[in-house]
Amino acid sequence: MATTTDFDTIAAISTPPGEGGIAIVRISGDEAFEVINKIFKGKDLTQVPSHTINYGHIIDPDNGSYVDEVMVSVMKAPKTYTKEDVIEINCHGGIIATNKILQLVLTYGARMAEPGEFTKRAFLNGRIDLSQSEAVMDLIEAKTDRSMKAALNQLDGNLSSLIRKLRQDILDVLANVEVNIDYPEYDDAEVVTTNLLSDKAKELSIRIKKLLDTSKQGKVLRDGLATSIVGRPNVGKSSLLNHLLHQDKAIVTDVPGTTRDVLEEYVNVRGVPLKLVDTAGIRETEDKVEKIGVDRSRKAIQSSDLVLLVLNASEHLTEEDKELIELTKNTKKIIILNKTDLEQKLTSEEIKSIVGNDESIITTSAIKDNGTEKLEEMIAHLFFNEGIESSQNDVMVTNARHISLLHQAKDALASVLDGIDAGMPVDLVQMDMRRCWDLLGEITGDSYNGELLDQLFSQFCLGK
Ligand SMILES: Nc1nc2c(c(=O)[nH]1)N(C=O)[C@@H](CNc1ccc(C(=O)N[C@@H](CCC(=O)O)C(=O)O)cc1)CN2
Ligand SMILES: Nc1nc2c(ncn2[C@@H]2O[C@H](COP(=O)(O)OP(=O)(O)OP(=O)(O)O)[C@@H](O)[C@H]2O)c(=O)[nH]1
Ligand SMILES: [Mg+2]
Repeated sequence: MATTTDFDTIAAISTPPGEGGIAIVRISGDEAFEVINKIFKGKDLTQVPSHTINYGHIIDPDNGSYVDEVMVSVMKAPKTYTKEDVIEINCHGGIIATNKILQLVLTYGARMAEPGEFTKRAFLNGRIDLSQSEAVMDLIEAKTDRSMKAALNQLDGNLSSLIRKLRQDILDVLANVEVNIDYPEYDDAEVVTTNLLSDKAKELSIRIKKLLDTSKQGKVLRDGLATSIVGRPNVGKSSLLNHLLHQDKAIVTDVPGTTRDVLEEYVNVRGVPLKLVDTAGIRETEDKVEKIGVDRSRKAIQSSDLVLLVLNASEHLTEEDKELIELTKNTKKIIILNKTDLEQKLTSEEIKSIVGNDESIITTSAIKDNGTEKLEEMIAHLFFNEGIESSQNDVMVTNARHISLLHQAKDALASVLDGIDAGMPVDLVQMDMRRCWDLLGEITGDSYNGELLDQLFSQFCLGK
């Protein structure tokens, strides 16, 4: 692994682009002090104590002119975000001044940071592991309080320590097996060894399964629950979306076919982050634009975790409604009988007789704002009745990469057991155990490759 001294000095604007009260230009690396000394007029920053903020001016050394009045935070290695020398220039949050300062920093010795590169250094320099780095990003992108808690928990290293413990246990058993092979105490060393491996494989498998059990809810917390609102034209889909958003985002008219495109919004429903998709009403149509929308709706259903199927209670069930019920047969859904303020021609009982008693059905009036509370409750209940409250402080697996690695690790353990059953030689069985160890190591980044790092960190914000 590269040491800190091999890294050049990087810089970026760490605050969002645009005008703001204050903006921060961040510098990290061996030459951070050299760079700032060339462009800062005030105290000698190499002489001030670490973790202080210092008043002064940024000047353009070319002509000595003032660029901005600033506060400069000084953080000396190794107790910093990157474990390198870190300088943060807090300047006035205008676009021109901020960019001018970044330009000066780049001219006088730093290079532009790549997205996520500060956090990548925190990882490469050993302050945090890979799953903690990923948690930094999750924290920034968190959509509800609960998502944030899950990310913070991961940033604290709680997932990491569970994974480390698993890996240590694997190493222990492998070491034990090694000893038994090299210095068999008994004649039946082979049996003792396979028993050891098989007991451990079973036990580890249970622990990994427990982690995976949290992943369904965990993934929803991190990525949002893909939810699409479907129904034939004019039943009130967009009205419902607006209610859930508590704002008028989608266009609502009495013209069937108003929504032409798919509209996507995040909404926090009692702690469940929904990625809500309003679709064009599904019906066969000759209109070209609308036809594309209809195809998209079909696709939306296929890629949804949850479908809100809206029906018009003031009309009898149509062929199109029946087709939609059929189309969403195997999807988790809530059937919404809307327009209950009008004279009712369609009842919950009638729907039940078609879809069965197990489906969730509610009645609403989007126009009178009746029933949205009930709907929110139902959505929260559907996904969090399995005890998320109690697991909140526990470890939760939220990340698709981690989930996939845990599945592979569990498969490796299954191979250990299969191998033993099939009477395979211990050294072959051992390899599967070792593979499990490697796979778990990819979660924490104890084993990683450059490609994975590039791919992960490139998704980060600039300046993070
Ligand atoms: N101005 C500013 N605000 C910020 C950050 C930052 O880098 N700069 N952070 C960046 O994302 C977050 C805070 N996270 C941080 C995490 C670790 C360390 C750090 O220096 N850790 C050292 C020393 C800790 C100590 O003094 O005890 C360490 O762990 O060794 C700093 C910030 C949010 N706010
Ligand atoms: N009476 C009554 N009218 C409603 C209700 N919900 C929606 N509407 C009206 O029905 C019409 C259609 O509503 P939209 O929300 O645009 O329906 P949509 O399903 O999005 O329609 P498309 O985008 O065309 O598929 C509008 O005039 C709404 O005001 C309701 O509960 N009761
Ligand atoms: Mg609409």
